[in-house]
Amino acid sequence: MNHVEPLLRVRDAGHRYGDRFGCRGVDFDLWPGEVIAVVGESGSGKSTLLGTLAQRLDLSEGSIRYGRTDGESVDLGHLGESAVRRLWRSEWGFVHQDPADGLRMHVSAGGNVGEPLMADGWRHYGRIREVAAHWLQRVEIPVDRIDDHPTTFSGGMRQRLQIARNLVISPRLVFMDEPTSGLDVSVQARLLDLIRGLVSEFGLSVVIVTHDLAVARLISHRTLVMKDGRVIESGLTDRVLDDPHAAYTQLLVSSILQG
Ligand SMILES: Nc1ncnc2c1ncn2[C@@H]1O[C@H](COP(=O)(O)OP(=O)(O)OP(=O)(O)O)[C@@H](O)[C@H]1O
Repeated sequence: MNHVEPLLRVRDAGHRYGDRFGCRGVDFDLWPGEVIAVVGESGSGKSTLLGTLAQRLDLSEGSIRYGRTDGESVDLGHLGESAVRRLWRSEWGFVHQDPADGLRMHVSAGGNVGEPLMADGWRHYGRIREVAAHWLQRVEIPVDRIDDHPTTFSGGMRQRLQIARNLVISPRLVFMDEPTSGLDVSVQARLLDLIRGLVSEFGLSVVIVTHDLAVARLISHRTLVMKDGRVIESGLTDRVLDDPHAAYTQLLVSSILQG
């Protein structure tokens, strides 16, 4: 019998800024193909948690284990830099809120998508360009824009390009930090649809930070609600949003804390 292991096993995880914790005591498992949303008002610790999971911030306490493709479970708190870089090259993606943080703005769209392949050892230029063109199509960017720089793209196109740059290496785990905020509502809806389709097609595991409960509702299976750096409620997204147990989640759902 196949024994399925979680992709991430997070136990009592915390990150400290100086003498204050940005997030603390976080426990959850992320299973293959699962999308977890992290919600909460501004300052509740969402970005700190995401940064800690993604190894951008030190783990000050607790443990985070990751089940690699090769079947080995590694302790992210003690993984060397080169092993982490390897994960970014072949297993992980990170979609930033601001596409400029995840793209090279003065490299062509095709170059932006091809670069991660080259970093992963691809050498055949024609093949790389072909795959890049394929990915532009997948994210609904006209292929005749392949040689244009993202500086000439709209906000929505830039975000879709950032997604292509992340997905081209077929990651298993993608971190997303408010990927749809800052865009017009209609652009947001289209982008969310696209993300949702790609996530389910590729069976991606995702941790997505959002302050927008509609985003959590639309794409996540489970939701973690954060307040003051702690997860104060978690469960299936529909349950958390339709029948919130914590008083804070009830306020959040009734929009009083949003905006
Ligand atoms: N670089 C930093 N140095 C010190 N404290 C920080 C730093 N970044 C965040 N914090 C603090 O950690 C706590 C959690 O912040 P965090 O940015 O993770 O919240 P958030 O929920 O992501 O908020 P937002 O939605 O506004 O991004 C807050 O009290 C914040 O002031």
